[in-house]
Amino acid sequence: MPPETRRIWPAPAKINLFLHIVGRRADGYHLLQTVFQFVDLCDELRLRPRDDDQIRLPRPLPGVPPQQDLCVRAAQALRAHTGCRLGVDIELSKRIPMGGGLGGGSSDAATTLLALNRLWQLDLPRDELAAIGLALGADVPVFVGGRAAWAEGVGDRLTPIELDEPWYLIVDPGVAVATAGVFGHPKLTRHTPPITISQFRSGSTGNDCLAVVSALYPQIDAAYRWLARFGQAHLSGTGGCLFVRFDARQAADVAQAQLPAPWRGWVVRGLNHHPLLAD
Ligand SMILES: C[C@@](CO)(OP(=O)(O)O)[C@H](O)COP(=O)(O)OP(=O)(O)OC[C@H]1O[C@@H](n2ccc(N)nc2=O)[C@H](O)[C@@H]1O
Ligand SMILES: Nc1ncnc2c1ncn2[C@@H]1O[C@H](COP(=O)(O)OP(=O)(O)O)[C@@H](O)[C@H]1O
Repeated sequence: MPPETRRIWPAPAKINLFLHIVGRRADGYHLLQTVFQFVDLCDELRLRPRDDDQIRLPRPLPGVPPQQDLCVRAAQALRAHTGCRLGVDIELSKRIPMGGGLGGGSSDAATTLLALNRLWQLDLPRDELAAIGLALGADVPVFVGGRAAWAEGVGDRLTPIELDEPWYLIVDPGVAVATAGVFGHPKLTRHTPPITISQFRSGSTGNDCLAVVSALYPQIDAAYRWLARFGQAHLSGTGGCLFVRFDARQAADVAQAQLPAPWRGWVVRGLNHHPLLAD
């Protein structure tokens, strides 16, 4: 058996270092400005190609029927795009909290596309894989592209960016945020003036979803206040995960040790490159 079929394919989480809503498209989707950075909290995929046309996920995630799983949908989309007749057994070890604004589902989809492109010997360029991924979710292209990025549009217009790679404490208050409910909320800030990359670098940024999310979910508000003791706290995406940056790992570990139950926390490293970028 070739070694690639036994390999563990990582799917890292992302955080949004800031998120501004700068307008709305005619179809109701919101136009964003954001910066995506990867972190070393990863789901793990094992993918074994099959000679038949079956795409299988023998151990589905709780609450996610296999046909809705983003790995399965990514494999199906890739097969539909290329006409490939092979199948795959997918084993997914989930570490990234679901529905927390860390992009785990999108990352799983991106890793599936990148890995199957190799295992099925399709040889598609990354930008073609990113276009297939965009139909599955707005965050898939940044994971396929593999570089931390300044993003505009619905998060699909990407400009690679080099950032510090500090430590972060990510906190999951354990609340699944309904993204559609946040974007549909009448009190959402929708018209923040666009900024430039250099304005982002000088720090004049926040997350326009925070006020609505804090009002809708008191647990997220409480976790935000707790985290703000250690530095500037941020909401990732539409939440509910929050994070704060640390220059030294030890300080992040000290903060994590004080995390009140039942919140969960991870000390992670910011990454400008996806672990599969060099592949
Ligand atoms: C805003 C981000 C930033 O990373 O949030 P997180 O999902 O990471 O929290 C993402 O781009 C989220 O993109 P995506 O994951 O594709 O959004 P979905 O859950 O499919 O969106 C659910 C619903 O929210 C609304 N929606 C979503 C994205 C957007 N730019 N404008 C919107 O108005 C739409 O009504 C959509 O049907
Ligand atoms: N492989 C997957 N991992 C996580 N969620 C998935 C997956 N496939 C489908 N989903 C669905 O996508 C939703 C959002 O997932 P996720 O990417 O974890 O959150 P977010 O979009 O908030 O970053 C989940 O609540 C789940 O219903």
